[in-house]
Amino acid sequence: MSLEISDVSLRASKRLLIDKLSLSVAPGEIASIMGPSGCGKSTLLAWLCGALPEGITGSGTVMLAGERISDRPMEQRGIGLLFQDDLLFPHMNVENNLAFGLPAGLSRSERQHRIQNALRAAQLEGYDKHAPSQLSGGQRARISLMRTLLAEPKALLLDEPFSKLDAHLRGQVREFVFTTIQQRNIPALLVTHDRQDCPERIITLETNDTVSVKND
Ligand SMILES: Nc1ncnc2c1ncn2[C@@H]1O[C@H](COP(=O)(O)OP(=O)(O)OP(=O)(O)O)[C@@H](O)[C@H]1O
Repeated sequence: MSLEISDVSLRASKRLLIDKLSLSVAPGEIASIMGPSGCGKSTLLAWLCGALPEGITGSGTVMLAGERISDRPMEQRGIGLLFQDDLLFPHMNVENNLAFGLPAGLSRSERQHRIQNALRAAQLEGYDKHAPSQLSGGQRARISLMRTLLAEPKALLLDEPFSKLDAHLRGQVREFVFTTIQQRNIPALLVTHDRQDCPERIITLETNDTVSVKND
């Protein structure tokens, strides 16, 4: 179930942000994307999900688990997202926040079963009825990841998911997220400014239209 990106070019008006980038991410691999502010990291993730903002154009092909997904609408791509803000609904308890990630059409007992499994995986059994405001930043980050994974994405895109956590939590959450991705065996692309976040391969985007792929 690998993620294969071929010949991606992205333009903002007349400016070329990314020029024919190709890369492949293996199942369970976390490839990091680094580069200066404004070079197009978040735009690349937006393009991969099929959610380019107005004013940006893109071309290229994305294959996920052997299927071409670049022509599909966003909700049919099978891609999960995690951001620096946890985006949990503050007025919903943890259980309902998790339920929001579930696919449609499951029986009540199957929904409960999956939610309990997610709580166990997040090491937060018994927190079903808590409000997000009653959780620590690290606990919220773990619930956010689980909510994303409950939709059973075939790939995960992470846009600076640890940047708002303090140093102590950051290491713990990072380890939790990386271990979970490896256990699920799905490919992941991680945008970050922090080299310490990068577990494996680093893809460096540069502003002068060049892209280099390094193995650190
Ligand atoms: N809707 C838009 N229309 C035109 N230009 C845009 C639009 N959205 C972003 N841009 C430009 O595209 C470029 C890339 O933005 P992007 O957010 O992808 O950069 P980034 O590498 O993620 O930066 P940072 O590290 O600061 O988050 C920037 O120069 C930005 O001004």
